[in-house]
Order: sequence, then C-alpha cells, then structure tokens
Amino acid sequence: MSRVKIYDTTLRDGMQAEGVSFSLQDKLLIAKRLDQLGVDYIEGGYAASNQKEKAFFEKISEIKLENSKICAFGSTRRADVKVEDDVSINAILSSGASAATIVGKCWDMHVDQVLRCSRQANLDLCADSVRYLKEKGLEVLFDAEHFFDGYKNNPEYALEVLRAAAEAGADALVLCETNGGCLPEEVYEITKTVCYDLAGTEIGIHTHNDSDCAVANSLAAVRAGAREVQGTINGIGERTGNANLCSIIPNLKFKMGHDVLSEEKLSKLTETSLFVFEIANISPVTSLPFVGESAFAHKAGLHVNALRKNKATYEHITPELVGNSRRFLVSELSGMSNVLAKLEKHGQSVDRETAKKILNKVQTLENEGYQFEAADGSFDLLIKRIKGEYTEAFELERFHISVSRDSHGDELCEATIKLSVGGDDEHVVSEGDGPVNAMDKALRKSLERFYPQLKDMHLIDYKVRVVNAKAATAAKVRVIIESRDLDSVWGTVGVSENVVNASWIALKDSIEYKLLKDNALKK
Ligand SMILES: CC(=O)SCCNC(=O)CCNC(=O)[C@H](O)C(C)(C)COP(=O)(O)OP(=O)(O)OC[C@H]1O[C@@H](n2cnc3c(N)ncnc32)[C@H](O)[C@@H]1OP(=O)(O)O
Ligand SMILES: CC(=O)C(=O)O
Repeated sequence: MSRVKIYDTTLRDGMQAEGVSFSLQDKLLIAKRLDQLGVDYIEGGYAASNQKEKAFFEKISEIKLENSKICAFGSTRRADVKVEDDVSINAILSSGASAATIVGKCWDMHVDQVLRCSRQANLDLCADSVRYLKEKGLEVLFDAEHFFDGYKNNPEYALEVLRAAAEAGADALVLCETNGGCLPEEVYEITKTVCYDLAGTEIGIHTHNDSDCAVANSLAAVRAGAREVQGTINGIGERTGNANLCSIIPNLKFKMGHDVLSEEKLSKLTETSLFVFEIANISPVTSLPFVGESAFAHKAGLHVNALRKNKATYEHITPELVGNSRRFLVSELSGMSNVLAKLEKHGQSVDRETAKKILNKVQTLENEGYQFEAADGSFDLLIKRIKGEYTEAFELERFHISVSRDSHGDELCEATIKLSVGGDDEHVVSEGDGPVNAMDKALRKSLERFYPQLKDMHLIDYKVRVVNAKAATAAKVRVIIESRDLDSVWGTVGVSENVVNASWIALKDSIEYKLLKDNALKK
C-alpha cells in the first residue's frame, strides 16, 4: 500500500473560482480545518499577489498545525530579472513558509508567446528559481504548468523543463493538466513516461475539470506512478474547477488501497466539504459523490427494499467511512419499504397496515404537489398525525396579511394573527420585510409566551416552486422552508394555489416540528 501525499490548494486555486473570495479570517479557518482533516500540504496563496495573502502567511505561522505543512505559491522568476531581485520569489521567501511551490512553463507555445523569451532562457529561469529557493533552505515543489499540452506539442522540450527543475534540486515535479482537456488514457501514458524518465524524483499531479475528468485524470496519474495529488475541497477552482479532493481521497484509500488519510480523519470529510461550501458562500452541491447530501439518499422503492436486506445492494461504500449518512426518501416512487426504512432510521416502528396508510397519504399528497424529500419535519408530523399521536400546538382562528406601497416606493408588510393555545387567546400584529417574514414574526410573537424555546429557532432557507405550470393561473406553488435551532436543521413543506397559504402551511409545520422534537407540546 504505497503512500500518496495530499496537497490542498483550496486557498490558492480554490480562490481562483468565479465568485469565491475568502477573507483573511476565512482562510485561517479553512487552513485549521484542512489540518484537522490531515492533508499533507496546504497551499496558502499566491504570496506576491496582495496584502491579504501576505497577512495569511504571517498569521498562520503563529498557529501550531498538527498535520499539514504550509506552502507559499509563486511563479518562476521573470525572464529579464535576476532571481534575487524577483518579486514573486522574494514574496515566497518573506512568507516564512518552509515549502514553496513555483509554477514554470513547459509548453513551448507559452514560452514563445506568453513569456516571449527564448526556450533556453525559460530553462535557465526555471532552474535558477528552484536552485535559489533550495539554497535558502526551502522544500521546493515545481508545478509544471501545461505539462500535458506541452508534452503533446513538443515532448522533448517539456521533459527538458522537468529535468532542469529536477537537476536544480526540486523535491517534487508536479505535472499540471492546466487546461483540463486531457482524457485519462493520455494522462496515464504521459505520467508513466515521466516517472520512467525522471525516476528518483517525486512526481505529483494537478488537474482541472474542463472535460469533467479531473478526478479520473488524477487517479490515472497515481496509477502511472504519481505519489502526490493536488486538488481542492469540493473541486472549486479556476473555470470549471480543480480536481475534487473529496472524491480523490476516498477513491485512493478505499478503491486503490493507498495510504492517504487515516480512517478516523477521513470520517471528517463530509463536514469539511460542508464547511468550505459555507465559508465560500456556495450552496452545497447535494449530488457530489461521497460527501453530497444525496450521495447515500435512496429513493426508488426497489432499491430501498433491497437495501433493507443488504446495504451493499445499492451502496459502493459505507457512508460513515466519509462522515456521511444514509437517507431513505419517501416519494411517489416509494414502496412500503421506503416508509418502513425511514421509520426504522428514526427509531420508530409501525405495523404494515399503518405503513400502507402512510404510503397512501404520501402518494396522494405528492400528487397534489407535495414533496417530502427535503421536508423531514413535515414527514414526521404526518406520521404522528396518522398514528393519532399528535396534538396540534395551537389553534388558528385567523391570520391577515397586508402589503402596501406608497408614492415614494416605501413598502409596509403587516401580519395579524389570532390564535389560542390550550384555550388561552393571543392576538398580535407584526411588521416584516415581506409577507412571509411578517407572518413568521407574528406567529412567533404570539407563541413565545407559551413556548419560549421558539427563540432559539430561525428560518434559514425559503424556496418556492410552481408545481403544475401547465394549469396556468390555477397553478399550485410548493414552499419548502428550512429551519434550524441550536442542534438541528429540518425542512417542512406547504402546497397551495396561494403562495401565502403555502408558506403558512410550511411555517406552521416548522414550528410544530420544533415543539414536537423538543417534547414541548402543551397537552
Ligand atoms: C496556472 C495558474 O493558475 S498559476 C496561478 C495564477 N494565479 C494568479 O494569477 C492569481 C494571482 N496573480 C496576481 O495577483 C497577479 O497576476 C501578479 C501579482 C502575480 C502579477 O501581476 P502583474 O505583475 O501585474 O502581471 P500580470 O498578471 O499582468 O502578468 C503576468 C506576468 O507574469 C509573467 N509570467 C507568467 N507566468 C510566468 C512564469 N511561470 N514565470 C515567470 N513569469 C511568468 C507573464 O508573462 C506576465 O509578464 P508580462 O507582463 O511581461 O507579460
Ligand atoms: C499551477 C496550476 O494551477 C495549473 O497549472 O493549473
């Protein structure tokens, strides 16, 4: 089982993704998470780029990392500048990082047209830059930019660049699939040739996802002998992104048998993925392999039936290995097994007759436009209601919403709610930023006297979908609300021809569910 080092570039290449900009604090938080995950290297940023990158290296040097080494990134020296005077090289040295990653040109077309220097001059500047940083005591990784395209165009020159870096003392040569256009067979063959030609020097791989092959290309390179893999959490990066470490790491470990992170560390993978999505302000991609919310979500009746007999029937690995969990979805595609499996997961059991009633109810409601996949809260309430185990938390007498706009464009949304809890009446009015917000505020205000724990709860997402668009004005809307409190997140759903009514149904369920789960319902 050979060791493969994991090199994370979320803080450098990940920052090159459209729409992503980490603050200094974000970068420090992510670096700490990556260290806890146990990656071997954390590329902190392009040292010469801006003050934030500079500050990152200062601050991170004050933090003791347990597992990872910080790398400062930069380019080889400029063609017309001496290495000791080069801004990029000096920024790496000033960063205080003990490892440097420098990107150098391997594609003759880039040397001719971008650097606009002679090919010999490029070989010299690559060698000078590596040698100088080595003399200063740094570990040096040479990122061979466009190596594969360069090799395809002029193999001898691309290899000459690698040899120049290796002879100057580079600790690793990282073959970069910069434009992301290669296929796994090409990456395999070319990496194999390099591993043979430069035997004795560590070879790494860095791929981009423009052909949707970044993960496959990284694995192909490892199969051909690469022993260091660069990538980012969730695959964020320039253009279509970088190779996704959340897929590469478990594939290396569980499918290819390499020594990467320990099993205990790998179980932090899903939480690390969610953390990076959160900090990057990107909605989590639920379909991501291994770490996505849907990665182990089972919907089809036949699948769930088989899974209850043996998990391997529809799962390639056990979800807990990567810190994820299995979910059973209940929908119009369900059989009875979905209902039974979901209940078992929630520690509940019902007889087959009740399961049949639940399934029939779910199918009827889904025909009307409901969807319970993202609405676990509403699903749990539905079960309790069918089993007759549920007392509603309050009785609504009436609500009224008004929205007005004056000649200056100023808007006012107001909600009035009249309800009773155990015979005790409450009548309140609240303003809000919109009708749903006003309704939410009024509902809480009227209930907090009876249920103080509602203060801990808030809405985190609100989605509206038209569910039968063909019915023109009679179309229904489905509202899904996501709510959270101090220790959990839950979804609820409402459907109506009227968006305010649909919101009310979802909102009411979100509050009922909070009280149900806290066992706080007034009898
Ligand atoms: C493949 C990759 O993703 S590598 C990482 C790329 N990341 C980034 O570019 C993000 C950070 N970059 C920056 O902040 C800025 O581009 C800086 C500070 C690095 C440079 O800014 P500027 O000095 O204004 O230069 P600018 O970005 O316009 O152009 C880059 C220069 O570097 C040169 N260059 C490009 N690659 C290399 C290389 N490997 N070695 C030496 N010089 C290089 C280019 O030829 C160009 O020089 P020119 O102005 O003589 O044409
Ligand atoms: C270095 C790098 O990010 C690349 O070549 O894609």
